[in-house]
Amino acid sequence: MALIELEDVRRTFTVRARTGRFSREKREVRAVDGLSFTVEAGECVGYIGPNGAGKSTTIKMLTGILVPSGGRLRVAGVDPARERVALARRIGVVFGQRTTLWWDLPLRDSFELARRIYRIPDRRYRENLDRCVELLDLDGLLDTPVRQLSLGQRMRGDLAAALLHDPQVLYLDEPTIGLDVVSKGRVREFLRAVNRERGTTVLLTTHDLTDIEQLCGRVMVIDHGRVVYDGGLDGLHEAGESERTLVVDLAESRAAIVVPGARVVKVEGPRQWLAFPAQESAAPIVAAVAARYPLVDLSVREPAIEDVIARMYTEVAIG
Ligand SMILES: Nc1ncnc2c1ncn2[C@@H]1O[C@H](COP(=O)(O)OP(=O)(O)OP(=O)(O)O)[C@@H](O)[C@H]1O
Repeated sequence: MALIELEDVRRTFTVRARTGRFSREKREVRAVDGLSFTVEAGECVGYIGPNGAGKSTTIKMLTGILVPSGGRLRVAGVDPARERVALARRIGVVFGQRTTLWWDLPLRDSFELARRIYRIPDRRYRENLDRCVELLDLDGLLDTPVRQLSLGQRMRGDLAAALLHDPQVLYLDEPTIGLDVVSKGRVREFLRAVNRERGTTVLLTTHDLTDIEQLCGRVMVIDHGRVVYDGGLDGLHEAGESERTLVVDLAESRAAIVVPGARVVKVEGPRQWLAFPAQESAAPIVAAVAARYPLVDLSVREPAIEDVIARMYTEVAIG
C-alpha cells in the first residue's frame, strides 16, 4: 500500500529580485518542478539533494504547511493541505535544527502534552513511552528541563515525542546534524528498530550519507525540484558513473604516467592516483603499469558514496 503519493507536484515562489539601485523585478522560482513518486508502507527512504534542491519544500507540502501550486499529493490517505488535523495524527516530524519540546519544562511534560493533543489512550501511551525510554536511554532525563539537555539528549527526546502517537509516517529532517559519532549511532539504531518493529514508514532528509547507508534501502536524489535518481544505493554508483582509484607507488618521482583505460588524477612524489570506471577490472591497468614502470606498491580504492553523489549533482548542473 502506498503511504505517500505524489503526482506531478509543483510549487513555485514569486520572489522580487533587485535589478538595479531602485528597480526590482518579479521572478518565479520553481522549488518543486513536477515530482512524481510513491513510498510504500514500511519503507525507509533517503531524500537527498544539494542545497536549494527542493527537499524542505517537499517536506512542507507533505506535512500540509505549504499548499502545492499544482499536481496531486496524498499522505496516509489524506490530502495534507486540506486535512491537516487528520494528517497530524498519522505523521510524526523531527527537525534536527529545531525542537518541538518545551524549552523550560522537564522532558516528561512535553510527552504529557503530546498525550493530550493526540488523545493517546493511557495504555498505549505508557507502552510507547516505556519503549522509547528504553531504546533511547532517556530514563535519567525525564525530569530534566529541555534547555539543560545536550543536543544529542534533546534529539532523542524529540524522536520520542514524534512517535508517542504511533504515526504511520515519520519525516526526519537532518536528525543527526551536529551530533557526535556515539549519539549518531544511537539515533540510527533507534530509527532502525522503529522501522522494523512498528513498520513505520520513514522519509529521511540528510546531508550525512552514512545515515542513508545505514538506514535506507532506497534513496531518492533530487535536484532543481526533480527526481534525478530513485533506487538502491548500489545503483547510485552506476548512475553516477562512479570510478575506482588505483594508487601506485613508483620506484621514483615522475610526471603523470600514461596507461590505457585510466587517467592520472593526482601526483605526489613517487605516488600517483589513477581513476578508472568502477565496473571495469583493475587487473589490465595494474598489468599495464607494471609492464611500463618500476612499481613498488599498489592499492585499489572503492568510490566513496559522497563522491558519486557530488558527481551526479555536477552533471545535472552542467546538463
Ligand atoms: N518561502 C520561499 N520564498 C521564496 N523562495 C523559496 C522559499 N522557500 C524556498 N524557496 C526557494 O526554493 C528552492 C528550494 O528550496 P528548499 O528549501 O526546498 O531546498 P532544500 O533542498 O531544502 O535546501 P537545503 O538543503 O539548503 O535545506 C530554493 O531556490 C529556495 O531559495
